[in-house]
Amino acid sequence: MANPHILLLEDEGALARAIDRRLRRDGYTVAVCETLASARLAAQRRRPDLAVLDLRLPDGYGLEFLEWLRDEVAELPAIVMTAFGELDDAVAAIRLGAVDFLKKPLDLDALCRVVSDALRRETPATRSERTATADDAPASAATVIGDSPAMTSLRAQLARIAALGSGSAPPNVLITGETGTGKDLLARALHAASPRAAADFVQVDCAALPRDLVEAELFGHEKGAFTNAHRARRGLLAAAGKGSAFLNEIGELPLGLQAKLLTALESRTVREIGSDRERAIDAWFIAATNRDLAAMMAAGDFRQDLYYRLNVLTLTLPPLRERGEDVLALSRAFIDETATRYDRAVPRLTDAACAALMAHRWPGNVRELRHVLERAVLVHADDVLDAEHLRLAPPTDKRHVEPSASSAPDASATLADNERELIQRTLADTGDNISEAARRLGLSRGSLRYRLDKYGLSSD
Ligand SMILES: Nc1ncnc2c1ncn2[C@@H]1O[C@H](COP(=O)(O)OP(=O)(O)OP(=O)(O)O)[C@@H](O)[C@H]1O
Repeated sequence: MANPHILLLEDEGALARAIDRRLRRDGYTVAVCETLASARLAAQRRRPDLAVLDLRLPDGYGLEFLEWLRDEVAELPAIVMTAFGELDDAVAAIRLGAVDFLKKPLDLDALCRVVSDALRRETPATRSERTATADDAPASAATVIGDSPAMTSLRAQLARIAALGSGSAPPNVLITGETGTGKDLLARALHAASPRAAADFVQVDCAALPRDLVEAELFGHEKGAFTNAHRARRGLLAAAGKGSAFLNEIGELPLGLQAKLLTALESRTVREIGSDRERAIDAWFIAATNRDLAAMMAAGDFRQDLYYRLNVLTLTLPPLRERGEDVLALSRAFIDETATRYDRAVPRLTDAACAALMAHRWPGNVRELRHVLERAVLVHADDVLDAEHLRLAPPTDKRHVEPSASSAPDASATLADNERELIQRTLADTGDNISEAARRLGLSRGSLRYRLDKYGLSSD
C-alpha cells in the first residue's frame, strides 16, 4: 500500500502533534482530528486506511466514532489508545473491530510497530474477507456449546427442524430467549445444518436499521422510488435467494411494516417500493426475539396474524442460569479463544472461580459470560484465574433507581454518574425497551449497549 492514510483522533494537542510527526516520518499521511465531529468529516473527505484513536474526546466517546466508521465508511483496522483504568473500554473497542490497544503514556516506537503490523495484516480487503469467512460464516451445530439437558434437547430439535428447511415454502421458525442466550448463533447453526447450507444466510437486524430505511432494506426499491434512491436495489428478503433470511429482533419491527411482512410471508413474494411487479422469494424465514411477543400482541404492539405466521416452529433458548455446568464449559471455551487470539498462555480456573461462575445469575447470559472472561484474560496475564479476577457484581437489581427529590443533576456527581442515572431512568420509563430508550436518549442501540456494559447495567 503506497503512503497509507491514517486518521488520528486525539484531543491532547501536544501528544497529537508528536504522533503526527512520528507517523509522517515513517511515510504515512495523517489527518489529525480533535473531535468526533471533525473526524467524521475527515473520514468522509478521505477514507483512511487505519484509525488511531483516543477514547475520551470533548464531544463523545471514541467508540462512537469506531461504530460510525464501521457502519458508514468501512471496516477499518483501528488502534485504540487507553489511559489507566479504561480496560473495559478497550475490550468493547476490540469487539467493534479494533485490532490493538496501547496504554498511555504512549511509546511512539511501539505505536509505529503496531500500525505497520495492522496495515500488513488488516488491509480493508483482507479484513472484509476475514469477516465474511469467520464472523458471518454460518456456525455449525458443533459451535453451540453445552451438554445440559436443556441444550441437548435443543440440539435434537435443531436437527429435526433443520431437515424441514428444504422445499419452496418451508415452515417459518421463531427463536426466542433472553438477550445474549445465543439466538443469532442458533439461527446460523440451523441454516448450516439445513439443506440450504450452501446458499446465503442473510441477516436483517430489525432494530438496528433506521426506521425510514427498514422498508427499503427489507423489500428493496426501484430507481427513483424516493429521494436519494439513485439506483434500484434488491431487498434483503429477496437477496437471501434460496438460503435463509434471519429476521433478528422481530419484536422491534414497526407495526406498519408488520403488515407488509405478513403479506410477504403469506404470498412468498415482495413488491419493491415504486414497482408494480411482484418478485418471488425462495428464502427460509427464521425470526428471533428477546421480547415477549404474546404480551406485545395483547398490548396491540405486535400483530396477532404475524405472530401466528412466524410461530410455526419455535426454538426456545433457556437462560444461562438454567444450564448448570454449561457455564463452565462455555467459560473454558471463551478463555481458550481469548488467550489464543491475544497470544497469551491459557489460564486455569480455580475452584473458587468455578464456584463463583456457577453462583452468578448471568442476567446478560452467554454474552455477559464471554465479556467477563475476555476481560479477565486480558487484564490478568497469569496462569490462574481466581474468583476475584472475574469481578462479578453481587446479585442486585442493578437497574433499580431510587426516586430522587429533584430531577436536577447533583452538583457533586460526575458526568459519568449523571449519564448512568439518566440511562437508568430512561430504561425504567421505557420498561427496559432498549430500542425505545436509545431513541429517547438520541443514541444508536449499539452506543446504548456499550454504555450499559460500561456501567454494569447489562441485564434484561
Ligand atoms: N451455546 C453457545 N456456545 C458458544 N457460544 C455461544 C453460545 N451461546 C451464545 N454464544 C455466544 O454468546 C454471544 C451472544 O450470542 P448471540 O448474539 O447469539 O445472542 P442473542 O440471543 O442473539 O442476543 P440478542 O438477544 O442480544 O440479540 C455470541 O458471542 C455467541 O457466539
